[in-house]
Amino acid sequence: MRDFFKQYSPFYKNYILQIFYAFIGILLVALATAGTAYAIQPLLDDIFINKNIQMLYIMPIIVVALYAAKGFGRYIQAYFVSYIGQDITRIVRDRLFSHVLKLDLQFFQKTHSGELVSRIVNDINRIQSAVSGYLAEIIRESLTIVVLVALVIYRSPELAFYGLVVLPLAVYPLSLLAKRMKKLSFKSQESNSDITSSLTESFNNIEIIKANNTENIEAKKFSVFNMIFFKYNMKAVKTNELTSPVMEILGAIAFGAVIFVGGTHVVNGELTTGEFSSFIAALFMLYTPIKRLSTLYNKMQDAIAANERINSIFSINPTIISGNLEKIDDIKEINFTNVSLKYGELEALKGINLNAKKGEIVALVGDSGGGKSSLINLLIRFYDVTSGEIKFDDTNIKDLSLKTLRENISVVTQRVYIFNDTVAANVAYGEELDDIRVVEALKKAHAYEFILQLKHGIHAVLDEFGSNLSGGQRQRIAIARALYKNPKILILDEATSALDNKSESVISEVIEEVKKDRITFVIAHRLSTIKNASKIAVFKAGEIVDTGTQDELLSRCEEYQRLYNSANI
Ligand SMILES: Nc1ncnc2c1ncn2[C@@H]1O[C@H](COP(=O)(O)OP(=O)(O)OP(=O)(O)O)[C@@H](O)[C@H]1O
Repeated sequence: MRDFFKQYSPFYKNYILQIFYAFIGILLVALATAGTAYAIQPLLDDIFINKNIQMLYIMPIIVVALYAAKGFGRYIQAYFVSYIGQDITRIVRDRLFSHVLKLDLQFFQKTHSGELVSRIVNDINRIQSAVSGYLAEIIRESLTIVVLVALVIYRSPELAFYGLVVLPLAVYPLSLLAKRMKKLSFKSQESNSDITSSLTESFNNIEIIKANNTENIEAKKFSVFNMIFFKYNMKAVKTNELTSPVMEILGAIAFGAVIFVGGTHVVNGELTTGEFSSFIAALFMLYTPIKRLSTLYNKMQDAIAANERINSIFSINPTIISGNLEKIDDIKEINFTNVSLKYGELEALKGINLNAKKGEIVALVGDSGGGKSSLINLLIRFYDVTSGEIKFDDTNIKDLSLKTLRENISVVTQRVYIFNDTVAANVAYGEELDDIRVVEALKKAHAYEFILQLKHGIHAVLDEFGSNLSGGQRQRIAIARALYKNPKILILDEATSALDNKSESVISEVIEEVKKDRITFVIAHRLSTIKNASKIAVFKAGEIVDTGTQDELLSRCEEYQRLYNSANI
């Protein structure tokens, strides 16, 4: 718990004013609570026993004032404490999301998106109460305890001993319960992640689920996760709710002892009824904050478990480190020299040597799993070479900042990402929006004609999956987006695979038209897409077995002949 507050303590200095107001609220509540217990003595002794008429008028006013102070204190405390908690969680959530976005692509391939959503949404919510609400309650209850203990001792030190002796006895069972709570909280949070993961997976694959009639299977899979979550939560409830009876039974034992000893003193005339009642009231009031403190301690375990899960993500650092070069004026050629790449144990690329010049279209072909996309992954630095180097002219790509590197590369993949925004915003994604440049890019991508047919032209809003467009149209928007950046390197990774022959030939035309100012890489299974390539690299099991023009390869490369023949069957 100490580590938890140590981690969040730097935040508190931004909330000095809010803390001050909250503290005033806490103080009011603690003092008014003790004041209520104190008031019982004059109430009984002065009014009921000594029949003091003046006190009969004063006491009701005092009682109302005490409760008003308590109510007001609670209100300002609740408001300012919530403010602090909400604001800290907002900041931590922003930080966590920014941190996660900067992590390697590999991290996202290994971690389920649902799990990340769960950490960023649910786990951070769990720390919200802990950083402020629980802390304030801990302070308020502790303060109330201190004031009430002082009152109890002041009333009768001897009775105070009997009343308070059980407190240390409660520590052991309560700490056992807290330990169990932390374990259960961790499990419950993990199973909450499983639920979110299962949901995101189902919604992302809804078409496949429906097409295969697997709604019931998916619902059953989900209900298993849901049941586990339910069970952990119920176990947590069982543990948490044990705290109250434990405290109550111990409290009752102390209370019994106090009645016996205190009652004897009252009977012997050593203690007035008022004093004894005030003592009992303070003792009773004391058990509420003590019980609350122990429940709070349990609740804190949930927050601590969530925080450990959050910290485990904060502690992951990207391995793809940005270089320092912020500018690259021109790229005349790219050289891959002896490049190898391993994904764990799997050697995806071995001893790759390849040269690509400005104005060239370099095609990468080969069987599935040959390593074509891996080569592109290296160029964009989604992964780093295991050995060898990739250079733009004389510059190793690792020396460029990631921002500069990626600003100069556009990738068009088979899967087109359309955002629920206007055509213009989709084309200018990530760049400053300029309508004239948007139109230019759309024209270059042979997409302007059909965009003009839309009701609001480039300001027409596309839906998230671009489902109001055909596959070929979506792909041309993706190419327009790629060209909007005016990249020095253009990559088309299976960009035409899902298209019909007509759309494919339009896109081949586009590539031909825009090639002169850049280096273009095209990965295609359909060899018709790359017939005009300046150079074709033939991949097989992570190696380039030959490089040449279509005619050269057809005359000398067996692997290419095989690919060519199988493509033309
Ligand atoms: N992120 C990854 N983690 C682990 N292994 C990977 C990863 N990406 C690819 N691989 C493996 O590396 C090998 C090369 O894959 P790659 O995607 O580069 O082939 P490809 O030639 O582009 O195939 P395709 O034509 O099917 O897209 C394959 O065996 C693949 O399973």
